[in-house]
Amino acid sequence: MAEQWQDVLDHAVAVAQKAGKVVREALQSDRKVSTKSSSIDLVTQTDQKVEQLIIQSVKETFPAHRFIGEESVAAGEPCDLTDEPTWIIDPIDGTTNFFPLAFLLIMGVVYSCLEDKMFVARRGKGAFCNGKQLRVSDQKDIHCSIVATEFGSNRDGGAVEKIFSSLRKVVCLPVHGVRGAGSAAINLCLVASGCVEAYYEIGVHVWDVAAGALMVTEAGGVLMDVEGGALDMMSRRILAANNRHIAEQIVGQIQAFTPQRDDAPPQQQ
Ligand SMILES: O=P(O)(O)O[C@H]1[C@H](O)[C@@H](O)[C@H](O)[C@@H](O)[C@@H]1O
Ligand SMILES: [Mg+2]
Ligand SMILES: [Mg+2]
Repeated sequence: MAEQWQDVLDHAVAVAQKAGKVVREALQSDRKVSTKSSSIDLVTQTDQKVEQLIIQSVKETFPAHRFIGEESVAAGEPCDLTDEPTWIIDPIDGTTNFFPLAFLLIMGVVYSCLEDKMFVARRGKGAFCNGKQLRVSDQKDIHCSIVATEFGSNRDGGAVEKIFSSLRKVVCLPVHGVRGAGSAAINLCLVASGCVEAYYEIGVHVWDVAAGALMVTEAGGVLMDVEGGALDMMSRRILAANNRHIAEQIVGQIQAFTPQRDDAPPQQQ
């Protein structure tokens, strides 16, 4: 008998490849950009087209499955994570070339379609890039560590102050360097691959991080809240690191704030 959930993972990888082709083609033509929550929260027709492509394809094969999709939530669909089999989809994450998918947080797929790198993780079974097993860095010294982060799309003055202040403190620990791939999913894959020691961000959404977070734990890394407690996937805050020691030193530098949760009830007009 086929292993449980293997058909779901196979489907996720196949649909990621199909979506990657659409994104690559769109990069030659699609320049129609609209805004969502703010002037720097952008969406293109390709984001919407790719999300629909994935949802349609999954529905045909697994009609009972549910979805949390970035563009569907932006259009008013609920962001409810229940015990039902649920796909968490970010059709395009960051600079129009990354593509994360998570299924009920027991498997994750991130397809970096321009590089043709397919990252796949399954709970308890490891994380892989194009079939090669991933392992986090074994660095234990924060001063020799590279930390990834992003400014996000929040331009509220108080939040921006805290983001800069945290970054300044992290840089001055000192760390070896700071990076940002422009994509939460890829930053998490960089932690899982051992290319950076840690990644933190406040303001991300569950669809930005669900797939990459599993990549990190399956590669031997740790996840926590930016203030050091357990990670809450709906809280829009994440810290991932190669080990707890590195993570805790970063926690000490972060001036946290609390964005509206992904699963908050819709705001009254
Ligand atoms: O490109 P999207 O899917 O919107 O996700 C990015 C998010 O918009 C940014 O605010 C974050 O800084 C990135 O880490 C996300 O990947
Ligand atoms: Mg995203
Ligand atoms: Mg997106």
